Amino acid sequence: MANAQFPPAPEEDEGLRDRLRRRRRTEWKRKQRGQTFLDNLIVSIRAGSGGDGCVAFHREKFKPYGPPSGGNGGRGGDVYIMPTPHLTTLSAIAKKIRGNPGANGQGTWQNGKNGEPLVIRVPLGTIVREIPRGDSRRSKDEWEAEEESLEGLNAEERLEKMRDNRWVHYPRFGEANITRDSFKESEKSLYRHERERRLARRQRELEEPIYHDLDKEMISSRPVDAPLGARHREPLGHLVASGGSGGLGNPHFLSQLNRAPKFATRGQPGERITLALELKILADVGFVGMPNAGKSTLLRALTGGRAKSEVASYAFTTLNPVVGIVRVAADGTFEGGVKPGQVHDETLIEEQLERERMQRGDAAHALTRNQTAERHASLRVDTDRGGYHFDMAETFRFTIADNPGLISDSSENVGLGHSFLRSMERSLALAYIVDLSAPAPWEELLVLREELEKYQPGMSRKARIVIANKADLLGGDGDDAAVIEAKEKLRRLEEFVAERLLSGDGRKLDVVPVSAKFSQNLTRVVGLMRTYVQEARDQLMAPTPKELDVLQPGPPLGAPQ
Ligand SMILES: Nc1nc2c(ncn2[C@@H]2O[C@H](COP(=O)(O)OP(=O)(O)OP(=O)(O)O)[C@@H](O)[C@H]2O)c(=O)[nH]1
Ligand SMILES: [Mg+2]
Repeated sequence: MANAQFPPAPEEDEGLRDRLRRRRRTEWKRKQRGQTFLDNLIVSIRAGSGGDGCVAFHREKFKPYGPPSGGNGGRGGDVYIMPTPHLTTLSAIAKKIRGNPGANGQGTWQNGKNGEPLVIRVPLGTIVREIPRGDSRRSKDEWEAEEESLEGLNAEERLEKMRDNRWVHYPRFGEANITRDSFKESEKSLYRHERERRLARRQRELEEPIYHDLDKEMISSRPVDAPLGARHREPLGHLVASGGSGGLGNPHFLSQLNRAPKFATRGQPGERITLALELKILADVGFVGMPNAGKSTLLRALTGGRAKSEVASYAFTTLNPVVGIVRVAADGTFEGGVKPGQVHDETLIEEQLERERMQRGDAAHALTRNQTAERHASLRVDTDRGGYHFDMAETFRFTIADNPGLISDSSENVGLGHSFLRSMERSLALAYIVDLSAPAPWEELLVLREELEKYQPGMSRKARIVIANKADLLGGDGDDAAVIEAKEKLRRLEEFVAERLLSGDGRKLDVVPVSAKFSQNLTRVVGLMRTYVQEARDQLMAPTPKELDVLQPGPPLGAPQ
């Protein structure tokens, strides 16, 4: 029997397979040397094309020759780009984006509907650049695309195809139209307009290429006392590609010479733009540490398990930066930090426990979301939403970023490379995470600082705190010798930090022993981080000396100089 040789995989095998799969992924990522961090993306965008104009004539009883009545086409939808704090990676953004087309015009003067605008949502901290002409990553613009489709045709065929792309004819009048002078005139003027548009576009590309540093959320600026029913639009973001104009219906071509124009124009194609997106994550505090120091565990502990970052006992578990939000109450407690007995273990172990819990049927009698909603129907608030109970308590929030492990030479792109360091350039503060159970945790610190400096001189000055993790592993079972040894180790670490590491303003770095896994001493960490973030934010808000000059009253008019 074939099956006897390969028995069906039991639970353990499944775990093993999972582990292997994850390891393979890590290895693959390491081989890429960090080139596959999703912090850069090229997107080619086509705004919606305009709808075609219509050729029609009005028909009515006793009116054999009604006037031309074709409606205009609708405008193609514009494409906007808008930062949102709800995204933290570029992974959800499509590489090709098409705007909504405008609808075609119809008879009896019915104009086509305009295409709805399309909003590309990108994470806060994204930098948007237009890729210039001549760059190989740029995709073709609308004229180059047409040029390409005409390749290999002779002059006559080209002309015919170009006409096809631009004109709509009344059935069976195509041939007759193009010989008419009035058509030729219109065609000439259409090409002239097109050349002007093309020129203006090139000029715009050269003089003001699209560039946006999307580091602020765009909030609707509706005044709170606006009258009811006042017209109001939510912000769409920054316009990056405008939709094509709609085609003109045949009434537009009515003239003394041509009383019954039998042609209309097609809609123009939407703008085609290629943008390079670069993500510089905007986290207030960035974690820096060797692989396996417990950065991901700490992120989960500080966010009450809400930020999902993978945790495992091998190096380079984390492959991309992950951002989490820390919510702090007035008394210094933080969301998720209050649950007693919660352990943040390795992801696989947690998944296994969860699976067992489900199989045991522990959640079988729990109310479903709909049932609980019914219970709270009078309140009509989603009280089951994660974090709801903390909404009232929250007085401050900041974001933290878990990063892949840093190893020596990583700024030369060994290991996972330095790509993610770029995402930390804009953090307000950095936190070193070291493994206190390692024989000499202080040595790690020098390597980490070195790496930061190698990547960008001065970057290590943002470091404000050393978090000595895995403190639970020290002190043995509480016997005196081990406890004394642990205290001695911590003291050495503190001494080392005091002597060798200083932050940007010459202050000592704080040293805090914690256990991320068992959520110990984290309130202290949160409190300290909060002060760093607050200070840095205040500094950002403070007026610059130049602004202060403006604020100061000048000498009174007519006073001697
Ligand atoms: N005993 C103990 N173990 C911990 C603690 N924090 C983390 N660990 C364990 O340390 C191992 C590594 O944790 P991670 O959070 O994945 O470490 P990391 O720094 O994110 O590692 P990379 O993503 O590879 O850089 C896991 O097995 C954790 O369970 C702690 O406070 N105490
Ligand atoms: Mg990690």
